[in-house]
Amino acid sequence: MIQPKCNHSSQGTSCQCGLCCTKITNFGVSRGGTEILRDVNLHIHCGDLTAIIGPNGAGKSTLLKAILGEIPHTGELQFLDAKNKGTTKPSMGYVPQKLDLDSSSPTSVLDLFAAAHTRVPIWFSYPQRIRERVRETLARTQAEHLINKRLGALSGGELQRVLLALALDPIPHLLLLDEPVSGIDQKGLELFYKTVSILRKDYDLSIILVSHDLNLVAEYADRVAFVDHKTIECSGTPQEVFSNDKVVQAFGLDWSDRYLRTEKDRVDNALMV
Ligand SMILES: Nc1ncnc2c1ncn2[C@@H]1O[C@H](COP(=O)(O)OP(=O)(O)OP(=O)(O)O)[C@@H](O)[C@H]1O
Repeated sequence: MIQPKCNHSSQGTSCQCGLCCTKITNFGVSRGGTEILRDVNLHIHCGDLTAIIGPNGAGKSTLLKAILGEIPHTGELQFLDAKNKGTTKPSMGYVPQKLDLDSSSPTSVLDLFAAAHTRVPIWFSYPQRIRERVRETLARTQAEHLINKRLGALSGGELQRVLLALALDPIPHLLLLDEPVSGIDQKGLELFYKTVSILRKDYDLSIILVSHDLNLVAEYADRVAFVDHKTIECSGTPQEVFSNDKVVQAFGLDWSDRYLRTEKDRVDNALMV
């Protein structure tokens, strides 16, 4: 059985923060002389799925890229390690929103993993132990049957599952996911959220997911951060965030009302049992 990294509970405020978490402090990003993000502060607890929501162009993907170190930022990023009782830079896995692939390329899923983890040239045949390791890694995201498929022949959903498996090898402190906005249908998106949700429990992972699907966020996220006006306007449990006036204004009263009524029914039903 996989042992959790710390005693953290993912139930909102009961989390014992400081045991094992990632801290983003005073992040700021400017590109081409324009300020895109400022004063971003966020605590990502291990075992929690934190969804980043916000209007188009608010800076959600920029925040992920800054955390990754792909673009420069001000401020600090720290991982508080329960085991070593110290702070380090977190190790990170990343799944981008999209990948521009040459659909006619002969590169297979196995080639992709082998290129990431070995120095074996792709025109050599891979040792059995490499195949086994790749198959095991792909099994984490129910993608082992795709091992010999060409990357260009994968559907949007299949590619996401392959990239998710790649981001989990080795298991990182922090997993960053940019939800695809095209090339994946609703069923594929739901499967992606379900898989991510199971992984966070099994590996006690800290996950940041940039999302455009509020219904799936409401169903699967432990915490939500709302990005607008260049910063995090509010964060908390889905219930706290979806009842916040700024969020209601951004996404419309109808949606928020419907969510809060469904949530109230769910809690009432649970209390009656
Ligand atoms: N390389 C760049 N140079 C200058 N401005 C940029 C650059 N990349 C992004 N931006 C600007 O930064 C802002 C935030 O973009 P970003 O892609 O992070 O938003 P987003 O919230 O992820 O949007 P969406 O929901 O549409 O994916 C936008 O106004 C965008 O035009």
